[in-house]
Amino acid sequence: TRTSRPQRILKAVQRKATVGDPQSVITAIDHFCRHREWAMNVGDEKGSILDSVVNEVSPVTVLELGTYCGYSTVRIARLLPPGACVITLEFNPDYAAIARQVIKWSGLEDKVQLVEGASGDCIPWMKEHFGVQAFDLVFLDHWKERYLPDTKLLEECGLIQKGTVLLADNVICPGTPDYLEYVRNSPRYNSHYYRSHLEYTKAEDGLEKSVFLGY
Ligand SMILES: CCCNc1ncnc2c1ncn2[C@@H]1O[C@H](/C=C/CNC(=O)c2cc(-c3ccc(F)cc3)cc(O)c2O)[C@H](C)[C@H]1O
Ligand SMILES: [Mg+2]
Repeated sequence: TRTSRPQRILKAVQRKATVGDPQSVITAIDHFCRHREWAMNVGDEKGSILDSVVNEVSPVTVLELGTYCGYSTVRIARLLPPGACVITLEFNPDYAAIARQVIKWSGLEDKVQLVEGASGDCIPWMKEHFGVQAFDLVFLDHWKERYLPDTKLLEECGLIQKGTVLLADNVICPGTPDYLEYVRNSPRYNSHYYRSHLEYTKAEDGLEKSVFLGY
């Protein structure tokens, strides 16, 4: 096909959503992915759980691993108060370009810092480059086999401190078994599974919320 799926998602936003209205951007993407083409956005059902965790944590600094089209970036950023921001990492330049336009359309660029690069390369620079002390909330939604190594890297870099909340998508489908085993068995995390469904389907999936208890 001539265009990519993310390009068709952006088109749907530009056709259906109102500039500066994040909820209309979310609704446009969900409608397109439910009725036209499935895509791996966190979606509306798991997205509501994401919203409730963001509201509960009321984070000042959020890290998102895996921007894709920016759907969850917009969901998170729309709930942040002035002065708070989400740093989102995306290493595919084509997806990053689409996400920038989706985020711009929603009018939330002041609350978002999209960093084009791989998590393994960017995380070690977070303190020095972005002045981050520690993250209040981390949303993991990138390659599933990278959840655990990147969590360990965040710990080593001192970016996870007492009270930091990790929220992981897809812990059932496609699944992140090694990550789940780690956060559920580690004495340093308090974990809870939010049962839900794979975006836009009836298949089971869920989010795992893990609170770091400190060393
Ligand atoms: C160096 C790499 C690590 N560092 C990285 N650093 C920066 N960016 C990274 C890194 N690794 C990946 N990314 C980016 O994040 C995105 C990747 C997202 C991946 N998401 C899934 O695979 C998934 C699958 C299904 C699914 C379920 C059922 C099905 F039947 C089919 C599919 C559902 C879901 O909700 C899913 O989130 C993006 C595409 C990719 O460029
Ligand atoms: Mg996902």
